[in-house]
Amino acid sequence: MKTFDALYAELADKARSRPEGSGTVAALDAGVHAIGKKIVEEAAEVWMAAEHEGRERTAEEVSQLLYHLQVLMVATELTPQDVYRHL
Ligand SMILES: N=c1c2ncn([C@@H]3O[C@H](COP(=O)(O)OP(=O)(O)OP(=O)(O)O)[C@@H](O)[C@H]3O)c2ncn1[C@@H]1O[C@H](COP(=O)(O)O)[C@@H](O)[C@H]1O
Repeated sequence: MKTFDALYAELADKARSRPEGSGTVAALDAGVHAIGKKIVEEAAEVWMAAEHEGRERTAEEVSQLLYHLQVLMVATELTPQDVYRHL
């Protein structure tokens, strides 16, 4: 099972090595504006799942939101530690 930190390390590595076919590399190339729009879309899907679709779908949508938040973190050079110190 993957943790938040492990996913971040994987995405940061993809940003450095830029493997072919990586959705993360494509998202980073699309830029912060596009990543931000995806975050808003995923947040709405989390909300809808929580109200109407049950725990499992909600967990899936939350995981996707976390992924897109991490892509934004990589794009803006924020590490998990930068975020954790505000928690
Ligand atoms: N955890 C995720 C993850 N969660 C969500 N997503 C992306 O977010 C999309 C989900 O959005 P939607 O459900 O709205 O689906 P969609 O509207 O059909 O998606 P799009 O058309 O917008 O791409 C998926 O299609 C993926 O593109 C993810 N993409 C990658 N990961 C993980 O990130 C790592 C690196 O992935 P790559 O960069 O692709 O190698 C791997 O461990 C992956 O498992």
